Amino acid sequence: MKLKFKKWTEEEFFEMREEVLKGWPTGAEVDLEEAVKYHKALPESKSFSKKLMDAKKRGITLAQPRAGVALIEQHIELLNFLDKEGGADLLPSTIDSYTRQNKYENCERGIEESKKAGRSLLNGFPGVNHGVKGCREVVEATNLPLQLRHGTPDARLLSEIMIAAGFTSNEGGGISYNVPYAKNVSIERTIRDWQYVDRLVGWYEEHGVSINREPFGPLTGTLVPPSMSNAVGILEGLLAAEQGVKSITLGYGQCGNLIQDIAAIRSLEEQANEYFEKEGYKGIELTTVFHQWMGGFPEDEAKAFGVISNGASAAALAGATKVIVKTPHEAIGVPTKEANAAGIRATKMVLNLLRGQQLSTSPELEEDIRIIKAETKCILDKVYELGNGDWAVGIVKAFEQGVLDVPFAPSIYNAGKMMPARDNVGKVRYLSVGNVPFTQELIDYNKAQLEERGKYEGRPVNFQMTVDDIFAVGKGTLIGRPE
Ligand SMILES: CCC[C@H]1O[C@@H](n2cnc3c(N)ncnc32)[C@H](O)[C@@H]1O
Repeated sequence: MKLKFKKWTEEEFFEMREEVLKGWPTGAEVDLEEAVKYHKALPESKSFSKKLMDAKKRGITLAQPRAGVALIEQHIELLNFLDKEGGADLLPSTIDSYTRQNKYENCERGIEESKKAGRSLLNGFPGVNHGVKGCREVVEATNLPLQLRHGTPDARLLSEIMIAAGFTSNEGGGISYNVPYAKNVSIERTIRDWQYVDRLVGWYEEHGVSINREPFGPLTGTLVPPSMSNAVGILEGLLAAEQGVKSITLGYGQCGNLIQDIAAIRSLEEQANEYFEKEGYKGIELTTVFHQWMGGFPEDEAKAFGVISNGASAAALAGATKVIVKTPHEAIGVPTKEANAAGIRATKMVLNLLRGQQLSTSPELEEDIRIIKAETKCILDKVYELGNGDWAVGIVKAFEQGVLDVPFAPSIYNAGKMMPARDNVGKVRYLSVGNVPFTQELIDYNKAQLEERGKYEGRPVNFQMTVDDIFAVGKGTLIGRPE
């Protein structure tokens, strides 16, 4: 099928679907008509889209953890613990790494070994292997809306199974679950596979079931300049809207300077709406998600709670609809349920203290919004031009040429020419733009901010700043000052 930015016909979708459902025996459990009936029988309190829109209307920020273990019973216990002991507003099911690589045989072995060991030997929930029946046990034994969160370049079968089971939100996208997660999967392939996922959601929407889609905002979570992650988020929002998705949550990974982070969230929502309107999409319910710090964490748990709380306050002051919560075990690995719940409680405490407060505008905030929007526009205009008006084709060419370029991404399809670094107040700037098509004014603006830091630190503006910034938070500061 030739890549094009066009809604798939039902014939195109159902033709590919036959192959997709053969990927594992549990694919045979998916029956779309039955699934629609099942969703319609779920209480409204299980609808992700509804809870997000209510929060947006009330001006509150919801808290959602990440969480996933191998066996159904333990996964249910974990999720209910995060609900009852953590105060989570929304629940995840973080999917294991084997499933993300479509290695379902390995999952099968992992499930058996976890049963023998009496603990999870997978780093997440193997939704494909548990199938519609197993995932429904999770849906029916928990009380909050459920979302599958993963990092899967080919999530077609996983999405079919877990959405049919009653999950009402799905994270990911053809760029955001490829470039940061895979080494040699083509962009064209994952855009097409995620058009399938979005078309599946469009099919549910057309049959009266609202399923939320959340492109993965943070990307590599390593000094990604706000305009680069916003450009990717808006592109994945457009790809989803074209396939009939209505409930879209665009995300952003905290960078650390409060004003720039708030500007990023505000710009993301405003500019996404501009593009949705320009493309003629009606009835898009747009919300935003702020990811607490995605980089290296301090091992010391008290310091980790400082990072978590700082992220919670940035999310609240930005007016994000949702914040993704980190845990005090971030520096060591998959958290215990107690640590995970503690991260949520700390976050909820901050959200409650800041309820009703949002940072008012200021000349600095307006300037950051202007810069982020102008940079994002340069990138998106070029993507559109490269595709001759076809966003999907334009994305593929934009990566080939380094117009879209995500720092520190493993993908061989990512140019890796653009390099970021923090300026003297910790805002993430473009140290070198590579082939990102900025105006001279924007290039000079970034350079000037970085030169401020160079002068202050008495050192040249170069890649050493980037390296120092990567390790800074783990060592206890935001900016990697010279020793
Ligand atoms: C973008 C995903 C990275 C984040 O996703 C967390 N993460 C991964 N797997 C699990 C899991 N099974 N339970 C709780 N958190 C998990 C990591 O710690 C990291 O913060």
